[in-house]
Order: sequence, then C-alpha cells, then structure tokens
Amino acid sequence: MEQTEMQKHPNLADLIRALHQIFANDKINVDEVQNLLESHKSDSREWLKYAKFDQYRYTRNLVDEGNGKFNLMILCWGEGHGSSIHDHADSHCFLKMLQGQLKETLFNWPDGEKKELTKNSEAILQENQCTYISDSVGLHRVENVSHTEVAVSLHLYSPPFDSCNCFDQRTGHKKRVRVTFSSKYGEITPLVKTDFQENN
Ligand SMILES: N[C@@H](CS(=O)O)C(=O)O
Ligand SMILES: [Fe+2]
Repeated sequence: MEQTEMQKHPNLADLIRALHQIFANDKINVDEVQNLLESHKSDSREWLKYAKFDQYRYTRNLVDEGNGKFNLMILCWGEGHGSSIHDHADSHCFLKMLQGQLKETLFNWPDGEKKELTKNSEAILQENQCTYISDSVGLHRVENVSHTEVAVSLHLYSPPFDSCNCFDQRTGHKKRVRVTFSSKYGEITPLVKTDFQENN
C-alpha cells in the first residue's frame, strides 16, 4: 500500500485516533507508541488552544481521556519552570516535545533511608523528540532551563493517574501528591491547587 501523508506524519487528530486504536488492546508496545508520537510533527495551530501558561509553574492541560485507557495532555513550561523529582504511579509515560527544549534528569530509586538520590543521566529533549519513562526506568525531573524561551510538551500516561510521589533529592524522602489539570479540552479548570513545587 502506498504510504499516505497521514501514516508518515499524522496530524494531531490522526495521532489521537491512532492512539485510541493502539490502546484499545490490553498489551501495548512501547516502541510502537514512541515511534508514532515521534512521527507526528508539531504544528502550534493544532495545540495553541490547550497551551495555557502560568507565571509561576508549569501547567498540565488535558487534551484527551483516551477512552479511560490513557490521558493525553499538553504541559506548558515558562522560562525556568521545572518539576520536582517524581515517579509515574506505575504507568507508562511518553513525553514528546512540541516546542522549545526541556532538560530531563533521570535519578535512581532511593537506596535505603535518608540517602541522597543518585543521578543516572541527563538529556536535552529537542523539538519533536519523544522519550519514555516508567517506574522501572527510574525517577525524573524535567526542567525548562531557558531564561528566554518557553517550552511545550505532549504527555501520554497509561493507565491515567491522579497522584504520584515526589522525592527530596538530598534525603530520598517521598511524599504523595495529587496531580491536577489547569485546563481540560481548552477550558480553564477553576480552583486548581498547585502540586509539584517550583525548583528554581
Ligand atoms: N510527569 C509530570 C511532568 S514531567 O516532569 O514529566 C506530570 O505529569 O506533571
Ligand atoms: Fe514526569
């Protein structure tokens, strides 16, 4: 069959349809999802309505609830915004860059009580790149280290979750936090409490 434009570079609507098909199966292939997300080329006209920035912290904006199988969301990172070191509640987590760059630092799970978390690796994620993490890979912190450019990323979590653990780098101490949405389907959600703390 001839390769259509949709198969090579699905637009956001095609991408969401394809994700629904993949996640209708119980067993998912991480490489397949990662390749699909990477094949999508970011077009800000498609996601601008979800991109709600906050002055003080990164925002989470729900795009699609994936038939209960996954949550797809757009995260908006102002200059210098970053997440705490956290896990992903036993879910698969795909992070695809839509605009700008983010620094991802991987940490190992705490090794015993009151010990500093050890860094595993760090990488700068470039526009359209897609990376994957799960609790079996480790913990991470994500930061927009730029002082002049914002960043926007697309995240897919399966199964969806509404809380995860944040970790203190120096002691390894963990704390359960709820994760919430600043907006859903392009509409601001009222009374959103902050969860992850600013790092910078
Ligand atoms: N996992 C984080 C974003 S990131 O730092 O990967 C969240 O869902 O808010
Ligand atoms: Fe994360």
